[in-house]
Amino acid sequence: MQSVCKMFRAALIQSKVGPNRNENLQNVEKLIAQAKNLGAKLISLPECFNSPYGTKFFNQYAESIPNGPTSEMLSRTAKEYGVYLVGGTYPEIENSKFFNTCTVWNPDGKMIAKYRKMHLFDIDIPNGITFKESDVLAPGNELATFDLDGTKIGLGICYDLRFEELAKLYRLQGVQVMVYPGAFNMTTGPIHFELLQRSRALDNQVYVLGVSPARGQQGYIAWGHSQITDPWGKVVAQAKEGEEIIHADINLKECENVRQQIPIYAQRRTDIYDTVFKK
Ligand SMILES: NC(=O)CC(=O)C(=O)O
Repeated sequence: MQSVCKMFRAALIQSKVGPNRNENLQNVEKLIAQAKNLGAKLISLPECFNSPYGTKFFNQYAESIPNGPTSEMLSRTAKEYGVYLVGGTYPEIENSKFFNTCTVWNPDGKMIAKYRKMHLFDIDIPNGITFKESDVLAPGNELATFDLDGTKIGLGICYDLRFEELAKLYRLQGVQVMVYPGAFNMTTGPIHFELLQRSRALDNQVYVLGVSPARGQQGYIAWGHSQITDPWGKVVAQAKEGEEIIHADINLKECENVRQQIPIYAQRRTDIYDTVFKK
């Protein structure tokens, strides 16, 4: 009988990102070793951890997956440290199209999931931030999950956090943990990053792991504040703005407890919702 792991440690690496890809890769490799020393079995990197974040950079840094230098580093490092490694995101090229893509590597160094950002970050806040990923990127169209010793883990990227429907689809597939590499910014980050993660965790009774790059000085400035939220909506670990590793134990018993004690999934009135949505 397969034994199901009820608890494992997750570490989120809030790494500094600069313009030099090799330096970014070397830096995260060092940080992954430190996360392993903290006892982590699941380690995640942030969105755009190997390049600056911006529409002008996506094609410049894009690689094919899994053959490029970033995938090679992630595969080798996951194997060396015997961990499940969520490779944040990095720009991908396939058939002349660009994607913002997250890959996951198992302790044998094999790629076990690939997710392309589904909801592209197109917003326009006067005197705040204007960003249009869809000028360069194509959206992904598929959900992606992976299994960590019996725990089903789902993937989303940054702006995807705002879409409750996506998280719900994952929950309906039996996901217990969601990982969102995400670079929120200095306008939306302070009011939305923590709140959105707590909302998705509470709505869906899942752990939510949100992983930001460290705050830089120029270009797109990330908010930081990577966070681990439990299925009760409680923040159990949170970073500040600089380079930092945060970690927490993911206790699947908490998912079971909240789902049993507040059984909203069984109580949903899909008979009503379906009628309304179909109109
Ligand atoms: N960068 C993103 O994709 C999302 C973001 O910053 C926001 O939703 O705000």
